[in-house]
Amino acid sequence: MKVFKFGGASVKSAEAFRNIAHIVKTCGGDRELLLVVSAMGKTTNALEQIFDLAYSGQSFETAFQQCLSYHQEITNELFRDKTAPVHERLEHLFAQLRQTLERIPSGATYDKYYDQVVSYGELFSSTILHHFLQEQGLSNTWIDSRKYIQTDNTWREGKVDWNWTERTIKRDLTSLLQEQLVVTQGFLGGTNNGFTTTLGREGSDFSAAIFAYSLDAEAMYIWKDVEGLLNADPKYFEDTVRYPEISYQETVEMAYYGASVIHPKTIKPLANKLIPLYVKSFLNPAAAGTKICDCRFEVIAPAYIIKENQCLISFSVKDFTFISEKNLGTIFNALSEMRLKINMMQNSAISFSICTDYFPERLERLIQTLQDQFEIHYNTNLRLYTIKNYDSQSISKVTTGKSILLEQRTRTTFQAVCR
Ligand SMILES: Nc1ncnc2c1ncn2[C@@H]1O[C@H](COP(=O)(O)OP(=O)(O)O)[C@@H](O)[C@H]1O
Ligand SMILES: N[C@@H](CC(=O)OP(=O)(O)O)C(=O)O
Repeated sequence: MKVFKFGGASVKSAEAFRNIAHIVKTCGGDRELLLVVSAMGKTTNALEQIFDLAYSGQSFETAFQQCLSYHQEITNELFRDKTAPVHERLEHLFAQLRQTLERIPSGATYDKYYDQVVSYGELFSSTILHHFLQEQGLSNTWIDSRKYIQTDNTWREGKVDWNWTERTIKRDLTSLLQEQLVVTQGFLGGTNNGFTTTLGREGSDFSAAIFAYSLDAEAMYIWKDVEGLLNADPKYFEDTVRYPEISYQETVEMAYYGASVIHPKTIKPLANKLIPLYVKSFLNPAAAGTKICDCRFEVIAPAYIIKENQCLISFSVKDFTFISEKNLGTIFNALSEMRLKINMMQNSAISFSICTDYFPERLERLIQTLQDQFEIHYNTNLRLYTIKNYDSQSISKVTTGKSILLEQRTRTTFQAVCR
């Protein structure tokens, strides 16, 4: 069997849904297929805004109506029959969402209720896809991924219980897949007491990998608006090169450094079972794309990765003693508690610098926790550039004309935090 994952761009319009049906028909092979789908277009961002308004006690009506209209317009275009069951189903889901928003208790844990709300994006899209494929003669079962991917209650980044998840998916889906297509949601998991969790923004690739791993898939495909895995994001660079084939290791590093085309957690489960991952273009499904597998390459074009919205924080000891392992331990513990991930770090005699994604509220709490022990300074609005397999030409390509705040290089990787 195979797993196909369709992201937000693959379901952003009625036309895009029709294209999925075309891809399933033409590339689905013997159709032992599990389809994992993300929320439509930018719905997750819209739901984040709606949730913020509701959580802070403000009216969410206008944003809610916009989100509803967007889904209804596409559904109306796909299903001319006003009595088609999809319309009622969608209405019901939006009514449930409204109820969830209206019943956020005061003092509720932000992240927990975020998950209960933002998860609706994938419920909407997968419901529409299920009904649409059905109408196209592609018989399929809709399943609720929250009942298959079990996580702990680390809200917004649920940690997967792999044994339970693999066992349950294998037990319930293996024979079902022999009968028909299965449609499910990316990004979502569930706790053992019935709460929804999410797996981290852009986590649908990871969901697909969890299903592929659990079902010992022969391959997983992620359908994107690019021709494959490129050596740079074409939104930032011209003259990009497609990698026809690339190793799990190179890919996991690119994803780790921020190549947003693949969620960083996607590769490990696939590599563990040597399941090849194909990055393919939904605009040109017949084209080769990129195969990510257990292969080795001697020379590979430099890969450029940009991470936006970075924050550079420096911690200095206050009494001119050196930064010790104990100091570092204190800083690392606080970072882990605030769920701030280090994208780059550098140590000097009396100060320690880190580059992280900028989360104002988490940074504020970090400063409050550590300000008695350290002098803390930070800069925001920065970009982290990473070049894998760099040479002098590639370095000048990204750094010329920029002010570099922190720079580091290993034998294979160059990184610079720039303004
Ligand atoms: N190295 C890269 N190769 C290809 N695309 C990349 C790369 N780095 C970043 N991207 C960006 O990733 C986008 C596709 O990923 P994404 O937006 O997450 O898709 P989806 O949400 O539809 O799954 C592309 O449009 C491209 O701008
Ligand atoms: N919809 C979620 C999960 C996801 O993976 O989306 P996409 O496949 O469109 O990146 C998000 O936007 O974070």
